[in-house]
Amino acid sequence: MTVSQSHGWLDGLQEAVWLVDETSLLILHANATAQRLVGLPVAEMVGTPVLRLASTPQDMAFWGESAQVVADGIHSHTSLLRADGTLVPVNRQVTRVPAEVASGTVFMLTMLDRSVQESTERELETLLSELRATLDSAADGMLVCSLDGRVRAFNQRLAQLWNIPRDLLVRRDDAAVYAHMEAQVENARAYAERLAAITREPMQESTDILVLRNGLVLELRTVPQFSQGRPVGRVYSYRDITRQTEIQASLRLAARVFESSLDAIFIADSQHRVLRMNPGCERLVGPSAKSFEGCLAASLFGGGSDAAFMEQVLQGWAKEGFWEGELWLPRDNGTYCAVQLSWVALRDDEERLVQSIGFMRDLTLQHAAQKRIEELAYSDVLTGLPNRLLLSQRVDTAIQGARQSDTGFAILFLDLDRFKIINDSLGHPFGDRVLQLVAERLQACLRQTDMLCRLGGDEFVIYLHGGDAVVAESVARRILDDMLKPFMLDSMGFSIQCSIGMALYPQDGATLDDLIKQADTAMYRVKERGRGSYGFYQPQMNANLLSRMQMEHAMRQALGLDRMAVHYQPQVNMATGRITGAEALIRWTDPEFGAVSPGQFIPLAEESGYIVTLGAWVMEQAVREAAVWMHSGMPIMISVNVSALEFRQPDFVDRITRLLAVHQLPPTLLELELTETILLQDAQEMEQRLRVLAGLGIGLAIDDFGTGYSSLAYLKKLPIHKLKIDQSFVRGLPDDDGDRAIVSAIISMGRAMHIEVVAEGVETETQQAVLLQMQCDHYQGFLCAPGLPAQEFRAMLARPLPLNARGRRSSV
Ligand SMILES: Nc1nc2c(ncn2[C@@H]2O[C@@H]3COP(=O)(O)O[C@H]4[C@@H](O)[C@H](n5cnc6c(=O)[nH]c(N)nc65)O[C@@H]4COP(=O)(O)O[C@H]3[C@H]2O)c(=O)[nH]1
Repeated sequence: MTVSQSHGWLDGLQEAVWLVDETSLLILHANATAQRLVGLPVAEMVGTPVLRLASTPQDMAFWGESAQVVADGIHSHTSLLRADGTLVPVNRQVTRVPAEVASGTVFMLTMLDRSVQESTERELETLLSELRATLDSAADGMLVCSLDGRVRAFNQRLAQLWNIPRDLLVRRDDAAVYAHMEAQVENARAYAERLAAITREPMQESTDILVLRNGLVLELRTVPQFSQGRPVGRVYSYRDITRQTEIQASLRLAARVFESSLDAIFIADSQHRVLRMNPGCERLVGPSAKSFEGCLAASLFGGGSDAAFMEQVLQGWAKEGFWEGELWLPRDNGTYCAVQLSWVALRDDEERLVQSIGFMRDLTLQHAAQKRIEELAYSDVLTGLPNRLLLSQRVDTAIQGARQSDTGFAILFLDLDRFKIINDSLGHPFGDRVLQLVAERLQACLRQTDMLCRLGGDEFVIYLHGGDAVVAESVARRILDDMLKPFMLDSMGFSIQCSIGMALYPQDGATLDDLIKQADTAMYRVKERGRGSYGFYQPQMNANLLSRMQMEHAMRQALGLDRMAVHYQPQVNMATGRITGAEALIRWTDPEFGAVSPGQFIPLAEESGYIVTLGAWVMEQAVREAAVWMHSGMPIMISVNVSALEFRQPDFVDRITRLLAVHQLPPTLLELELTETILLQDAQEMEQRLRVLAGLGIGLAIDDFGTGYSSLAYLKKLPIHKLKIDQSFVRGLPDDDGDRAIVSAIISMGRAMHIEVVAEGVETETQQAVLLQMQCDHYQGFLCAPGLPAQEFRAMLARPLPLNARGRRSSV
């Protein structure tokens, strides 16, 4: 029996089978499966050494071993060399055929083709590694756990997101991994509780947001994992939504800003149509604002079809990315509101316009503030009149125009006469209101084309448009007339006189400064001549102004240089001819100016305030001199002039009281001569001061009576002892009927009110006689004596009274 004949049953096997002779290692038999596997007919295989079909070094080595080793058998994977030279993976088993089955020692080599199995395994491996790679390349961190929580799989992203150390992963210590993860979460406790809850519900799907300590925000999604329809575990996926959260937060913030912005904001699409408007738009425009949505944004400004406007905006966007400008925005209530529009273009990465945002800011308040600033810059706060700056702009324009048209204009400089006295005696607030009234009245005298400006204090400048000398003069007259009409303030009536100087362009100056200077000079000239009038600038006037300034300087030096003196002019009793008193009169003799009249320098001193020093000095001289008279047995009254500013000094009464005490002069021998202006004040304080002085026994006389505006009723209220009739009325006696009437009325009034009357400036015996007839109490004048130096006056006092003349001192 051949081996093949006796082993035909082997052909039915799935495995390829070779029977191999132990000694020769020749193939004794091969079954049909081996024929298919090797690709050789059985007949060709039989007798072939088994090594011919071995392909690997291991096989060579195996068959080279002793028969005993081979007989022990082997079960291994190897490759078989096919007839076509290719290798087939096989599962090989070698066993010794039991002796009862085969004669001689035979090995049975069975080989099962593993090609299909190996290729399936390879595919599986590939699939697995692909899955692995997919997991690792996932954007989310993945964690797969069994139902009992054991970690079955995770990806690199998980380790990255949770910052899981490498060694922890390698260790595969699940508890440590979980602990690490828990420690990363900001609210670890809540996280742990949540995980426990999820684990308790194997079928549940859920989404949670986790905030890690390092600032990451993760979205945790977890779903059950099924195998054959049954839950076998759970998949956790962690997505980094930090950026997304930030974006959402900033979007929410932007929305809040949009909604709550005080500015009006609109968003337009690429076609410039309004997409959205914030509540600020409604506040600005009114309820109709919403109706603009869908319309061209430019139509908000009434310019929907205004291509030029949009063209400008587009140019701005192209150049700078935004357009900015002021526009008028029509509102629902029919008004227009100025707005500052900042319109910004929004572009995508390709620089295409996607949207635009317009910010509108209401400029109403800003405009009002601006207007106010301009008003303040160009106007006088007290009167609201233009100030010098505005006037200079106006005059500059006029000068330019005048050069071309060969025309001119006039500048008037106006100063209120004795305004300082109003201020000093009635107080600054009162003075300010007077200035306001004056401004109104002056304005009413001018045309629209003229300009009235207040320079400061009581100085005004008027620009007369196209005005020549004739026009300037007529305006000046009108002003003077108008100003004389009584003013009413706090139920007090008064009139104001002013002096006006005039300069003409171009003959008197080429600039406003020059013209003002010349008009000012002209005004001073008017004042020097007696105020209340007007005059044109004449070139020699500047010299006068200079001498005025020099005079003021010299006056201030004079006291210290002993150039001032006090003279005394007697006051005589009309009936007895006795000297009953004397008026102290200041005298100044200057080496340069000669004897300067008080009428010249007292107003200067009053304007500059120096009168306080001067007056105090005169008062001291006078009181000292009166004390000398008294102590030498001739106690007569000393009368001292007091200016308004002196009288207003807070320490005035104290100073006089001290002076009287120092020189031991009884108050009854001192008389203060006050002008009507001082008395005109209704300020309680001044009235109070008069009462204190009168209470001390000091006499109070009203100087220059008849020239002011004091009302009789008012005078009655005050403790006045004496009225001094102004010499301008005495001068006209006895011939001027008007003067006679006035003098007579004053004397009668004095008698009726028990106030003594003194006539001033009596120069002739006729005047004296008339006054005596009128029953005037006293007189003062050259008829008796002018103001005399102290020594001369003392000598005169000492002379006995001649008997021949009643009421007249014939010795003088
Ligand atoms: N034509 C003429 N004039 C006569 C005659 N009798 C007196 N006079 C002048 O008339 C002025 C009288 O003084 P007043 O009315 O108080 O007017 C004074 C007074 O208001 C002021 N004054 C003089 N001294 C002082 C002073 O010490 N203090 C103050 N505040 N003012 C003074 O200056 C003014 C002028 O003073 P004076 O030039 O000294 O002028 C004095 C005096 O010299 C006369 O018969 N004919």
